[in-house]
Amino acid sequence: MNGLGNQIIVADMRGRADRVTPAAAIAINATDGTKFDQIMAIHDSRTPGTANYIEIINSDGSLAQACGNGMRCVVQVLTSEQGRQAFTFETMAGILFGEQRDDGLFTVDMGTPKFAWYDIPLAEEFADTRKIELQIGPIDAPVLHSPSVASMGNPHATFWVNQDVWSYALDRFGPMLENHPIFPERANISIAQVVAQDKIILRTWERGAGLTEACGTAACAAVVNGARTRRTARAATVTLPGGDLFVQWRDDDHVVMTGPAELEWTGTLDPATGAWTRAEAAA
Ligand SMILES: N[C@H](CCC[C@H](N)C(=O)O)C(=O)O
Repeated sequence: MNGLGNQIIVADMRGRADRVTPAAAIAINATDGTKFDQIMAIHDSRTPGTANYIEIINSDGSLAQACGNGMRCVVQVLTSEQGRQAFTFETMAGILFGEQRDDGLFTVDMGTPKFAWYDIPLAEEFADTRKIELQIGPIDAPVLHSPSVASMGNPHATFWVNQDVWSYALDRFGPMLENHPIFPERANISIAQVVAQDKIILRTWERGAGLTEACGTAACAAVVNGARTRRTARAATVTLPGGDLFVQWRDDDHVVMTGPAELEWTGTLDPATGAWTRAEAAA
């Protein structure tokens, strides 16, 4: 599947006691035709009132607490299986809600953002995470600097720029910043250009996955960071390389994201080894 081009594998692990292993994730990503960004593993519910526990695995085998585009793909799978309804999920980031809309798009409540340095987390105390001392490039003319940082359950740094987001070598700066010691759990790195109070252009280097066509939680982080630094309103269209997401930071502090989810093909997967087969397309 994909969520605005963010390559997602939804693995149905319901009724099973095993998990998709990091080795399986790495093996699947190593073969052409199944390169992906995240695996969304649907497990049996662990908490009353939730439909399923969702485990999120990046293509490098690391676990992620949240994945916005992936959650929309999970909702697409379950609504096509069970009919339209609102689903309640549990992830490492907490309880999330998702549903399909009349227009066929999917809305996911991604929960509330966290801004304290120890919640991002950062390796040292910062009183104001709207703008932290972090830069890259020549000391007297940094290419990227002073990001806003926030957690959407997973860590995000939003670097604000005035030029075209495509004019930055994010493939080079991304890994340096993802692995910077200021981020003890690494971080997702985004370049954001605010073009209007309700419009942000965004590119993201994802923790554990690299450059992706879209990053839902980064879009959420960009809007909350834009609003808390008075660059944007609390609701905005975020234009990513793969397309547009609509994000709203509600007055109840929940961040709600709306966008598409697309099924590409189905198959079977060995969760231990990553061996897979593709189901024959329906005749
Ligand atoms: N790479 C992210 C998880 C996936 C985020 C992204 N695919 C999204 O749609 O939110 C992390 O390790 O925090």
